[in-house]
Amino acid sequence: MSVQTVTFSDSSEEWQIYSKTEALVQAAVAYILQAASATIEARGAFNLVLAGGTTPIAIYKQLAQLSEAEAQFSKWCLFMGDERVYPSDHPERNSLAAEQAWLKNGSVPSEQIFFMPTELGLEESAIIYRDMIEGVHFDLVLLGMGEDGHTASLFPGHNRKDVRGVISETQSPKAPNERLSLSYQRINSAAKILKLITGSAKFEVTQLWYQALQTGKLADLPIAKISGRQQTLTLLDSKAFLG
Ligand SMILES: O=C(O)[C@H](O)[C@@H](O)[C@H](O)[C@H](O)COP(=O)(O)O
Repeated sequence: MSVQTVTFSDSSEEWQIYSKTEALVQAAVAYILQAASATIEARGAFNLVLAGGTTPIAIYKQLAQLSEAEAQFSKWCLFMGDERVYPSDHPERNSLAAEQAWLKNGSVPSEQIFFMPTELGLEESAIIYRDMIEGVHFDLVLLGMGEDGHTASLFPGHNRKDVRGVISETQSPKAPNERLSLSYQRINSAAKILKLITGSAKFEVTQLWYQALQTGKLADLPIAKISGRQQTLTLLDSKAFLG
């Protein structure tokens, strides 16, 4: 497996660039399992925040192959970083993708899965989810990135950095208009962040972000404004990094 590690002098971010997307997926699964095992060892449970997008689906499919002995899924609690306001069986729901790729196998007990109930509408689901995650410590947050540098449903130019819990987005530039998202503050309160960036469509924005990091600046992109308390790791495939 060919992997290149990049660190930056003025940032605690670490980037790992994989020549093949499949290798990135394997590395992400290994990282998640390692975080789960260390956290379960330390405090008996593991709180993981899932993401939408295609890269996480490949990861969920790998997790679905693992046994309780390998992963201790009975100690995992799952949350969602953002959700689109659609009925629960809509094909564009992040929760449906996670269920189909992984959770329908029942490895994580259903009472330990805390997804955003956006089928109830934006306002009500925001109230419910804010309460649901109140006081919850996130051990690891998975995040993808859109071609405009958005992550979760935090979009460029929608400055909501003062919000503590969840953000109700009503003017998403990407369908649907209405989305619910963990806020910057809530994501940044997590111990660890794993950013997953794949595909050549991400090249331009990745370059902007990379050049800013290299010159000690913070790019004006949502993905660049996210960092975990303990660790922020970004996995990229060579298509995203090199075009
Ligand atoms: O709701 C969204 O806008 C997407 O879920 C988005 O946040 C996603 O994470 C990125 O577009 C990366 O997607 P890929 O993993 O498919 O590159």
